[in-house]
Amino acid sequence: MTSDAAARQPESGLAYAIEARGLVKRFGALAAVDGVDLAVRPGELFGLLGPNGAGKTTLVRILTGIVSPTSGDAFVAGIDVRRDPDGARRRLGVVPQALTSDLDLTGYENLDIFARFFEVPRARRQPRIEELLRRVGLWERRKDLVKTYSGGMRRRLEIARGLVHKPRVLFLDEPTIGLDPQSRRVIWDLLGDLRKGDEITISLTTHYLDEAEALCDRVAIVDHGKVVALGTPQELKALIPGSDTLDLGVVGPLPDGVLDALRALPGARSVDVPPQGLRIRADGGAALIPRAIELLREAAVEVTSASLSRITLEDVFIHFTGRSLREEGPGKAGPPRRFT
Ligand SMILES: Nc1ncnc2c1ncn2[C@@H]1O[C@H](COP(=O)(O)OP(=O)(O)OP(=O)(O)O)[C@@H](O)[C@H]1O
Repeated sequence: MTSDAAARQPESGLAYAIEARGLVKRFGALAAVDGVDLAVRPGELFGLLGPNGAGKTTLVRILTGIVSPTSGDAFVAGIDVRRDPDGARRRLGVVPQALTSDLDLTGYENLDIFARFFEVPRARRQPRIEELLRRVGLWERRKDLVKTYSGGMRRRLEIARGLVHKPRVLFLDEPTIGLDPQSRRVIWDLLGDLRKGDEITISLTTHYLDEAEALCDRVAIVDHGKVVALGTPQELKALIPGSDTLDLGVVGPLPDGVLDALRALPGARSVDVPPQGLRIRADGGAALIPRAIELLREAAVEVTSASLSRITLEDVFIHFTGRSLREEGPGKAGPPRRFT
């Protein structure tokens, strides 16, 4: 067996839970996915970020076997999605953006239907459903019709549904869209817990950069069908020069030469004098604070305040795509897309 084949060996000793190799999907002249390579390790929570129309949904549809790529290969849990779509589907769970649970059935019945569909053996069905409903905090509401659930409860039910057959990889599409902050937090905690309990890999498509930052081990920023940046949130931020901003409140006029001396400090990229105080853009701003204060003290300049703001993932996103995610908003034109 070649090392490549071993890397994709299903289940045992899996090197990657999700792997994309040179994936391309064309719709006529448009390359919605334009040469994507990804390798997601087992147990990772991997974020897919990108503006509307960037190609995220198409990429996830290829990875989950819903559409075939024009070229390239996709593997989930070591299974070639194109060659063995049924095998891949048994190992992956999908939580679509559109809420698709049956409103006229109870929460329990919704999970039971899926458990039967995925041929969970009869003896394991009830304990599995109970375990999941308890995990998502819906066991007490299991006998209630889903139409009486709140949006957050429905979303939690659908996460449980995506897990009913114990998938190795869970694909979540905008799981907190439209939820209030408290319900979002509940989903975040749930995703955090999932990772502790099961050896599950999670792919999360989101428009919320704070969500990506809080949850994801690594993030791929997708634009025009390509991965334009990939790394941990920290790594991505470190790619932007002058990523920290140090604002210093100072009293009195600045003596000659002080600005040049500040600019010469290690890590300093620029020094400006806004209407009040000083603004230093720097790499490694925390280390710069004591040095800058010391330099100013020696120049007899009194420092009254110091605050450090770090670059956010939003800044990184704008750097790589030239757009703000919020400008575009989380909403989509047209009806929500369904995976199922
Ligand atoms: N079935 C299709 N036929 C033709 N074009 C398509 C089809 N599906 C997607 N596209 C186009 O491919 C591009 C990528 O779309 P996709 O839905 O993958 O982007 P996205 O990043 O998921 O966007 P959003 O955040 O809005 O969901 C878009 O220009 C879209 O119009």
